[in-house]
Amino acid sequence: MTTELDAAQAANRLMRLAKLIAKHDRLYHDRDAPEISDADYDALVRENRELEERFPHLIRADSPSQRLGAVPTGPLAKVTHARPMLSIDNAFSNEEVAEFVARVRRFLSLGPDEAVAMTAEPKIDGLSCSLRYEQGRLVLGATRGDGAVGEDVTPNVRTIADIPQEIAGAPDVLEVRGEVYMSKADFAALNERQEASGGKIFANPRNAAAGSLRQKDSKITEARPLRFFAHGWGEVSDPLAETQLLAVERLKALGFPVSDLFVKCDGVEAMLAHYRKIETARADLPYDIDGVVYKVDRLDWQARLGQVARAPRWALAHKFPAEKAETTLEAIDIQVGRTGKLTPVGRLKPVGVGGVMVANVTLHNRDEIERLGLRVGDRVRIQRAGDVIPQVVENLTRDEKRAAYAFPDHCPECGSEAVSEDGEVDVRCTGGLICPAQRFERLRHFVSRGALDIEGLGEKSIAEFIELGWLHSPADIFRLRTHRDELVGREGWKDVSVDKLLAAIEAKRDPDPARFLFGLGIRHVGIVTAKDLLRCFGTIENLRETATGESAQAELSAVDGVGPVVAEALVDFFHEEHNREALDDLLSEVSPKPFESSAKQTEWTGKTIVFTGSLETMSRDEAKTQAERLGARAAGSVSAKTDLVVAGPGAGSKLKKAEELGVRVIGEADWAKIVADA
Ligand SMILES: NC(=O)c1ccc[n+]([C@@H]2O[C@H](COP(=O)([O-])OP(=O)(O)OC[C@H]3O[C@@H](n4cnc5c(N)ncnc54)[C@H](O)[C@@H]3O)[C@@H](O)[C@H]2O)c1
Ligand SMILES: [Zn+2]
Repeated sequence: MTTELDAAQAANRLMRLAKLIAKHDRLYHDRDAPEISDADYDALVRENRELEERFPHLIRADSPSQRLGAVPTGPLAKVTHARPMLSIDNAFSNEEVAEFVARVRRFLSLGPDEAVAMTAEPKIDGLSCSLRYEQGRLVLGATRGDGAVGEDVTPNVRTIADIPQEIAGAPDVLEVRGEVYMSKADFAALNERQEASGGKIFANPRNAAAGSLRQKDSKITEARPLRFFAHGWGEVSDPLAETQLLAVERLKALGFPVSDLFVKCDGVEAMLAHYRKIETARADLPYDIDGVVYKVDRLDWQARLGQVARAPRWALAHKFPAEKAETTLEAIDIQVGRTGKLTPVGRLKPVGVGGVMVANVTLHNRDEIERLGLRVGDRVRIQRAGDVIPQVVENLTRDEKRAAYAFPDHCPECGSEAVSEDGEVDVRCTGGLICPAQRFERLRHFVSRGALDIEGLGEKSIAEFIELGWLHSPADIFRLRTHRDELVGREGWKDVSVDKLLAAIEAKRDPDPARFLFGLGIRHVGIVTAKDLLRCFGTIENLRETATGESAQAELSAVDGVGPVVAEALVDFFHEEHNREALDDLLSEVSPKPFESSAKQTEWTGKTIVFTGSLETMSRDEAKTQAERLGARAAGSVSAKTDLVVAGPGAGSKLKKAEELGVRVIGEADWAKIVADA
């Protein structure tokens, strides 16, 4: 794809690639939340490399070939590595492996009779970690970060059983480098537990290992089944050995786990044979691997070879190809995520891909189904590339005559309407207050610091109460007291702690209205927007009335600080009957205080006023602003909750309705007097 590019186009593309790859590096390494598959990522890196080979003068300082990983931005303390932690260059074919060996030989100017011994071992898919020992004691554990600066995870690595706290007979300073990883079985069990407790679901074992190690709270790390294996070293005060093989044996003798598939090879043939052996064993290994690492065995040669930019010249990662297979798409199911996102999952006629039976694929979103033209019954080509969840890469049928798949417009979990925001691909359930899929997240948010702030009602208790069937929607929190005696009998609960929790809940029966509104978890309604809304509407009831009224979208968008996106989210939320019922239920338990705006209090504060007919001395907008300044709210329609109607000439049905309901009606002049007197 690069052949037709001229230098200007290549420069352009290289700039784009640098930005794009940096973005995915951040998502993957720093945020532990990759958005594309490893195969797609590797393709970008490869394109970058090929372009740079053709246009070496265009290599950018910020090119992905010159840097690695991502600068850590999380809450963990930063550590500068005594020796940089490097990446490894990739190869995908046997030819590239042969070329690597030839390159090493050329660099070292070896004669035809001199052999280059190489080691070969699996490349475990985890995250690299550096362990520093001084006088035999573990003093520092660090992640790789951007290679120069990583994160201090010392308390966390101390919780990993594979990692010795003390070692005997080691050099005074020894930095052991290796991989922190999670076994396939532990990963599956962890995700099951996370699912049950409503916690984060991890995409793959690497992701789970990274997310578990990079925790501010080492108790979380301790609860996660992490493993470690050593494959190298950083700073050492005395050389460990003369060869890679002996150095690794020394690490093993010091008490570090090393790979039992580690061998020494005497040439390309032996390396490739070991690669094939590991590839065959791959599916049965208890952990994920994504390739085989070759290293020059002689350490004096490693030193001579040195490094280029981001990787040593003496090592190569021979990656496994992405595995593909063909099968039939038997059904498309919809899963609802914790924040209400509907994700389509393809159910397949089970098929073996690289030794693993695959029955499910993620289809990402509605657009992806359309892009692939997927219909139930289609033949599809799927790919598995280091990811546990495979993807559809091609639709082999593309039968336009059969009915297209209709993406649901209701949530399969709770039956609420499912909508997508303007211009967004994701479709979401709007039944936030009752949807079982969103229950944990909603309740957690409702009681969180910025919302109702109920002390002692943490994630663990919420998960426990959901499990017990005590919590369905926020109103149930205020009915927990009916379970007091049962709760006291449960493990981990003493009367004191139960009564303390119940008292904390009782104390929130008349919450601040903005915190309450924010706590409902309406999309895009943060605490500031909640205040803006209440400043205008005074009470949740008034807001709800407007949001369900005829001109809701227009009236809501007109509020200061509220735009069309927030307005749409409010309409969606209040439009959903399930939410309205849950809210009524909640309001039967709690009564939010009236909103106290910083504007002055008048007898009109919190009242609802309707303007109708034509006004002569002021515009309708001006009248509304005046009402808001008095702390009142201008509504578009008359109801029993209307406190005042200001009617000008030509007033019609609204005036009539006001009279029927007995609402006070005044003329424009009287209104002007009220404004002036206030
Ligand atoms: N999906 C995405 O968005 C995304 C983004 C960035 C990176 N990635 C993936 O991450 C990888 C690139 O990251 P990278 O630069 O860290 O390279 P890498 O992780 O592929 O290779 C280098 C690392 O391999 C590890 N390793 C495992 N076993 C080893 C062994 N036996 N000997 C030596 N080292 C061993 C080391 O920790 C080393 O840091 C690619 O596989 C890429 O697909 C994916
Ligand atoms: Zn739902």
